[in-house]
Amino acid sequence: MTRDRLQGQGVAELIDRLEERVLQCDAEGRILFCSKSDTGLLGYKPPELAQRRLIDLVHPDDRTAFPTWPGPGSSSPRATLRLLSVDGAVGWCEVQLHHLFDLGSIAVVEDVSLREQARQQADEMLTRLTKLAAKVPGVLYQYQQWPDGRACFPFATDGLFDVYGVRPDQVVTDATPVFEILHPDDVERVAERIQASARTLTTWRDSYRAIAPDGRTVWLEGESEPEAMADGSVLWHGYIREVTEQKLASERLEASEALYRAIFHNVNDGIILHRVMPDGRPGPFEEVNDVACRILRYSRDELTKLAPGKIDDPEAMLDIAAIMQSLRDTGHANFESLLIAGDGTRIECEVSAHQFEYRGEQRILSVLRDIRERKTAERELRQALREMSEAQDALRLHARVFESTREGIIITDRNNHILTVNAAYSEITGYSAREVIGRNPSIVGSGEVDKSVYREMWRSLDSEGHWQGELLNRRKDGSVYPQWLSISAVRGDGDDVTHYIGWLRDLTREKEIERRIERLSNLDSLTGLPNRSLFRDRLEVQAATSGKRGKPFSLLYLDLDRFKIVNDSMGTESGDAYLQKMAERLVRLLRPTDTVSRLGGDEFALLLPDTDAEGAAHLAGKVQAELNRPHKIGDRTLSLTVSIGIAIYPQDGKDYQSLLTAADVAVNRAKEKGRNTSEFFTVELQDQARRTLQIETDLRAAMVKGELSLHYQPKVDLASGEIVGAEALLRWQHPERGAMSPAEFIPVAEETDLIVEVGHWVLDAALGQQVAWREQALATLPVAVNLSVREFRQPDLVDLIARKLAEHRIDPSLLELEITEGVSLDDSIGVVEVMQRLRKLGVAMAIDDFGTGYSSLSYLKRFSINDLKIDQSFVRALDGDNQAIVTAIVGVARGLGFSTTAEGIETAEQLAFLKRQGCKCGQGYYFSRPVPADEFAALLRQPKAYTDLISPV
Ligand SMILES: Nc1nc2c(ncn2[C@@H]2O[C@@H]3COP(=O)(O)O[C@H]4[C@@H](O)[C@H](n5cnc6c(=O)[nH]c(N)nc65)O[C@@H]4COP(=O)(O)O[C@H]3[C@H]2O)c(=O)[nH]1
Repeated sequence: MTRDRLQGQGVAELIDRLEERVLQCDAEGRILFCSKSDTGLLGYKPPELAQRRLIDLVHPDDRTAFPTWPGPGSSSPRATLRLLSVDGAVGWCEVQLHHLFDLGSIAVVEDVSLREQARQQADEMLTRLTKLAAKVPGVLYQYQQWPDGRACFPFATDGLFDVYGVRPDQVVTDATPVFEILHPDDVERVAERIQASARTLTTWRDSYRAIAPDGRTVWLEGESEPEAMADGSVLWHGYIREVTEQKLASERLEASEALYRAIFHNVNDGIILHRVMPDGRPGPFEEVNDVACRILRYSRDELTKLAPGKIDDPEAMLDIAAIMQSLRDTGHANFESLLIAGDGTRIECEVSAHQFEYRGEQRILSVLRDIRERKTAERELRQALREMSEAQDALRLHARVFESTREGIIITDRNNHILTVNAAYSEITGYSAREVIGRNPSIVGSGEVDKSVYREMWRSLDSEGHWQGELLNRRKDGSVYPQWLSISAVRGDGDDVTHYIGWLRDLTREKEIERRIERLSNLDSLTGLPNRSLFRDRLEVQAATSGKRGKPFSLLYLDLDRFKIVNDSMGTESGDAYLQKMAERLVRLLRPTDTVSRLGGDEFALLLPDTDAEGAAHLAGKVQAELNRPHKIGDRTLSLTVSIGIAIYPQDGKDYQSLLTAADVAVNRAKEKGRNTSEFFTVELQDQARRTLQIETDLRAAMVKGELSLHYQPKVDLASGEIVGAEALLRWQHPERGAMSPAEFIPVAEETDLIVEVGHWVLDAALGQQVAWREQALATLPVAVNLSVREFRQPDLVDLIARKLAEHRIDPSLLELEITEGVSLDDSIGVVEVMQRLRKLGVAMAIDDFGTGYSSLSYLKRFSINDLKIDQSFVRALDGDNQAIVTAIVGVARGLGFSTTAEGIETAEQLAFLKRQGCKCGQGYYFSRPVPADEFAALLRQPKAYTDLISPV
């Protein structure tokens, strides 16, 4: 036995002491000897092991790992194998095979079950840890760094690949691949930190960027504990993980926080965060934003020391309980409040409060909005709305007025484009609003209005902002109509014209009515010509126009000569027809722009625009020629002449009154000059007219002042030379002008009622003188008194005469009234009847100036007269014709039973002729001029004074 050999050499005991089992095997590996004979191997007693191959004791799964038996003198590597124990259990053993020359093959088997178990446990642990580590996000590692700069990762979990894209085995000896992928901006810092950690042996902690294999920049975060190693190196144990998401999340969070902070402080609204107190009341402010500070005018520090109750204005009378209740129930409450700011200002705020739980406590986030501007705006808006509503009411009213007014309204823009028109406008013009909007108002122009009118219109609109006047416009149907237009310029804030508003009224109907009224009131009913009043208007309009244009115009005053004869001889109807005919002729003769007017009676007036003296004279000639043409009335043909007075504007007068007076003065002059002529008004005529006026004035005074007196001219019986009567002739001793002839002032007095007063004075004077003569016991002779037309026309003439005679107690037969032939021809006053009544009274009547009028004999016959007084014009120039006339008058008078008195006898020849003709009486200078009463009394005292003058004849 080998054991024996081992023992024999004293080795066996030594072997037995070894912990390991020493087995001697034969060349086939069969066990020959086993140490530890008491315990054996794996529960096998040494004898049980004999002849067993060692490999057969190896767990079948490990047999391949069983080393090959070595050659002489060599050893196999150690192999750790599982061996099967006698009871089938597995035990771990470390097996090394040797070949010890003489001893042959020796196997040293060490029971490493415990160790292996421990190792296995450690491996399992490691496996578990590795698995766990694999589960841990990131990488667990060991990093070792030597002072000479070498570095490696002795250990790293597979996560290294995930983190750096580098496998652990790539960096076991050199850490460079890991550092190569660090972000260039961070690599230096990372290295510095590692160095610092190495120096101080303090925990390395860092976060940094790396470039991932896919090119992404990733954030890594690591922490590891350094450990100084015996060889001078430092070994770190730690982890690294990717925190890109977290980093980004944190960045996002930071950004979001910054954003929210910015929003918190920069929102337009104030934000206040505060607690809810345990008793349910709002607690002090915890956080406020800048806007809240601005609104409430407190600093952040001041505000965060306050609570809501400190800034609420009690006047707002907030129902805090209700607000808190709403917050509790619904989580929010919106209300308006009045807050007192730090500087005492009252601030109207809108508050939107939200209640929420934060970290176990109820908090309120109140959002305040300063609504003062809004409130002011609201108030203003309300006011504006009110005003707008009122304005709308007004507008509606205006619109109603606009549409319902009967006046056309047209509104244009500043460029005179029509913006709108009302219904009345359409009705008047015939154009619908659609047809005229955008167009110029001139579309209704008739073209019949002088351009100067429009020029004046725009001038007035520009300077005064208003114009009104009459225009002729044209309707859509082409008809032209008169329209009254009133335009106002509307100015905007900048004083520029923004619109024009025109009100227009159709004057068609008014014009018609006007024309009718005018016809009635302004036209002469007989001839249809403008009457005096219209003539006056036209003249004044003409004066205004001519005044502006500096042009003359003429006024012709026409008086038909002796028209009375037509009336008297043919009746008023014929007279009217004659006047109508004359009117027609005048109208035909004149231009349409001229005006022919009948002023009354047989007086016409012509207004000739733009006509100077030359034109007026020319026209006067045409008028005379035209009116002189014979005109047939009934079976008679008449031809009357006309006297014309001409006045020229402006030299003869500038208004109606002065021009008409001038023309009147001129026509009187024409008549004085013998009629059938025209006369211009002259300064002399004017002077004469003035004189006339002066006479009139002075004559009134003269009666009062005793400047009047009567002279008496004896009336002589041509047969006997006796004074048979006297003619009272008025004398006026004017204080400045001396003795004035009645021929001068009587006609003036006749133009007015002054002659009536004068007549009264004369009657009183003449009758009074008779009384005086009577009292002087002089012969009582009839006195003849002249009566003018007006005096004769007095309605109470007969009563007046009777009264005067009675007053003076004069016998009516002692009064003779002389009326001119003209008076006797005026039948309108009932001459015959008045004469009869006077005759009945006992007063004698004489016709003065006989022969100058147109008395028809049949007419004369009806008169109750005593005497015909032959006009002195026939006596003065006793040529053949006049002798014949005188003879005829005397003959007629005799035939009709009247006596005759010749006036103006100045010579014995005249006297002789008259006597021969049988003229009864005579007056004249031949016998005596009219003399004062006392001189006449002297004549009465010499009854034979004229006998001598008579007898030689
Ligand atoms: N050349 C000339 N003239 C003679 C002669 N004899 C008399 N006369 C004038 O002839 C006029 C006669 O009066 P008459 O024809 O009635 O005309 C009168 C009469 O119409 C009017 N008149 C005079 N007195 C009165 C009056 O009291 N009442 C009215 N109504 N008229 C009066 O005034 C006229 C003028 O009166 P007188 O100037 O007094 O002028 C008087 C008288 O002075 C003569 O031989 N030769």
